[in-house]
Amino acid sequence: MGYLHEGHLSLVQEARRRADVVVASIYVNPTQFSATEDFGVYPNSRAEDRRRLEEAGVGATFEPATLYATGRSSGASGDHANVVGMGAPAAGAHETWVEVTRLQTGLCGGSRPHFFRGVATVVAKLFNIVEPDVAVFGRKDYQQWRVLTRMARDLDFAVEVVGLPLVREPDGLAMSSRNALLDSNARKRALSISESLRWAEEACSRGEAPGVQVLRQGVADRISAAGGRVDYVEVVDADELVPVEELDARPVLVAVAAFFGSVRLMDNLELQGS
Ligand SMILES: Nc1ncnc2c1ncn2[C@@H]1O[C@H](COP(=O)(O)OP(=O)(O)OP(=O)(O)O)[C@@H](O)[C@H]1O
Ligand SMILES: CC(C)(CO)[C@@H](O)C(=O)[O-]
Ligand code: BAL
Repeated sequence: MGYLHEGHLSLVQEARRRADVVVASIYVNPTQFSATEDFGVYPNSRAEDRRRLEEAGVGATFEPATLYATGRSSGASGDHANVVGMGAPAAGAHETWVEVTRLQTGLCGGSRPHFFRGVATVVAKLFNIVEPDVAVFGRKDYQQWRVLTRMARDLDFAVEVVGLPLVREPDGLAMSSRNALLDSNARKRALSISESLRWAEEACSRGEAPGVQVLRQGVADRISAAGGRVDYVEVVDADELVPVEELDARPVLVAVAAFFGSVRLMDNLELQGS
């Protein structure tokens, strides 16, 4: 979605290792935002993004003005209200959606019920247009990676979906384009997210075997104490994303989303199991 950082460039590097030609899309997809979310203020640095992608060896960028037909009765092309498509579509407007029905519920799908339908639909369109052999995503957006992997399998897309590790700032904050929307005070307070996950990791690695509830509450309390508004803290099976009751040999994900001011940030911790 642009406003590139080192997390994005790690995807480019891996794509270059795996393919002769790398295509990067830059597109802020309106259908994954609700009318009250930050579509209108999503950070943008298009010229700088192109420069960094070229320097990183990307062969082409794909930067569509819009990917959705808006229909006869709609306003300007690409108008958000006309394409988000939660209500009845206007005649001639886009009306086809991809849903990954179980994996898209819970975690981000709980608080953003429109989100994965928009993501799965736009990525299906990108796959059809670009026809990649390999598509590289980040595990910062862990559920998104799982949803898109399942979509590619279920709809027989001839593409290998790869998920790469989360890249952090030197102080631990998960890299995200939305970090640019934080003021310096919120930026400091937002560090509580990664610090709380480090606490959880250390508690597990010391063999304290904290219960799942203790882990969730400990993470949530640390974020709240720093002034964050917790959207969710969940401990889920790393493959199917269903909540686990206890920590055992199964790999699990501790997944977090929290608001600092109006900025929603995500982070997660992958635990390999005992
Ligand atoms: N810190 C990160 N580490 C690894 N991959 C990342 C990171 N941040 C983003 N990505 C990946 O980059 C791809 C494009 O993501 P996107 O453009 O939404 O960036 P973003 O920084 O996650 O933005 P946002 O602030 O909206 O979450 C996705 O596959 C995403 O998972
Ligand atoms: C997968 C994606 C490109 C769909 O718009 C977006 O959600 C993102 O950048 O993570
Ligand atoms: N990578 C997250 C995209 C979004 O929040 O819309």
